[in-house]
Amino acid sequence: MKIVVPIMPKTLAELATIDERKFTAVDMIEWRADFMTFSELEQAARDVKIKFSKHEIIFTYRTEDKVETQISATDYAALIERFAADFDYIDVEKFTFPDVVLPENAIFSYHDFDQIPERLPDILSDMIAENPAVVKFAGMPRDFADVLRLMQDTLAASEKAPHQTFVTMAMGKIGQVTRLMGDEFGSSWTFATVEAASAPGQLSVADILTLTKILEN
Ligand SMILES: O=C1C[C@@](O)(C(=O)O)C[C@@H](O)[C@@H]1O
Repeated sequence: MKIVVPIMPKTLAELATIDERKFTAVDMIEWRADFMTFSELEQAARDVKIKFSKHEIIFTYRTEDKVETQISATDYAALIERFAADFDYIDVEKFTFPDVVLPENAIFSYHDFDQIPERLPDILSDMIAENPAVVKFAGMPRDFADVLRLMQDTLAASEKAPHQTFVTMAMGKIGQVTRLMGDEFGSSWTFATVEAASAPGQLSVADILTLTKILEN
């Protein structure tokens, strides 16, 4: 399981203060560009790539979780087109913006902040059908049965589509097991924290490393 750590700087100055030495044990950086103003994105993209030149980097502009970042379909498509080739992966909210053409390195990304939907198997199938580099789903479980269902549905999807990379997680405290046991149920990356969390239930990188080591033995 690869460890991905989100960074969420609000300004160029804040980006400059991030200490990249804290990220040595991390496989991938997710730059959450949605915390910054549009006018700073060009410069920030250059700075992020210099600062994390040794890491794979995901470009993410998240609109699903806050009203302030809900942008027009045209602006969103322009953003994806502008930044796709500059980063190793680019997060695309294809269900929200169905007209966006998925770049080769697209993470087809979908969040449900209320539930783990009953129709998750169909959702995963619809995502696989678009042939993205990565299928990513994050949902909010209401009980542990929901967490088990997410793991089971991911396992079934990964067995049906063995060449597809999946990243799935149940958010919140009861979902934390999904952030540790991805290898067992077909999820290839785990999102973890070095400083601030970008979603509820994320564990620290140090905890992930300790706990996955224990679980492996
Ligand atoms: O999609 C995801 C997963 C995530 O929501 C999580 O639950 O860890 C964190 C986000 O930063 C990332 O874009």
